[in-house]
Amino acid sequence: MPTHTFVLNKTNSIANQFLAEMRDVNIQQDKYRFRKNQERLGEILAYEISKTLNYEVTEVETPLGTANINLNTEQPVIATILRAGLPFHQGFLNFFDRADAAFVTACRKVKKSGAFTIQIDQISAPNLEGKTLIMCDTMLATGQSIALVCKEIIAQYNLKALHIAAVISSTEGIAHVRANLPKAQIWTCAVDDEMTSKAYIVPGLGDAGDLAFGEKV
Ligand SMILES: O=P(O)(O)OC[C@H]1O[C@H](OP(=O)(O)OP(=O)(O)O)[C@H](O)[C@@H]1O
Ligand SMILES: O=c1cc[nH]c(=O)[nH]1
Repeated sequence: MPTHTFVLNKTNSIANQFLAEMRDVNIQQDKYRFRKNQERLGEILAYEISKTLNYEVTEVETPLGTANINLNTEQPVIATILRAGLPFHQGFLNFFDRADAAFVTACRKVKKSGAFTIQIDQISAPNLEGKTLIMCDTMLATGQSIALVCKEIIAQYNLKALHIAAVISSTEGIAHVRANLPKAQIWTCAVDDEMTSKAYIVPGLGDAGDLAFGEKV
């Protein structure tokens, strides 16, 4: 199946307001609002991804009769890479309320030349065999972190499906994920075309981890 990319802001909705506030250099200084907006966008993408899962008609007894409702038969596992993606991840957990969660510790190791590699320190996950995995992270910049982490997971487990979710993606990051994870479906709120020489997305929103949790030393 070719990689599918869903871009939320191709359709106008209230989500544009949440994203605008995250990008706005003044409003984003309010850490609580910055995290809350990430969480709300996580909820909205969770809703969109939920449309791709399996459903079965189920009888629900009301006080007055029986309603036949199509209910989701599977709970995906929701993963994130520490630390920027934590509030976005919480948004997914708010909607997939019985889902298990996975956490990855990874960071960029920058060389003197400015080039960097990704170092994965830890993957804390439940058994992912046969599971649908939603890997969410705020920024899909070069795409190297998410691609490396997902490749490591795919080497260990036979996933049923893989969804990559990001608040803001770069065009380059999407291309990198498509090339390295051809079966993954990508879900993002916006796509920006440029990146700085340090691989920060432009216009992007700046440093997502620092804005949510304070400047990292
Ligand atoms: O697509 P890539 O080029 O791999 O970059 C994306 C990574 O950068 C951000 O983390 P950041 O480095 O800001 O770390 P932090 O979450 O610890 O602040 C983001 O949360 C991703 O994990
Ligand atoms: O634009 C970017 C890229 C990586 N990490 C961030 O926090 N922002």
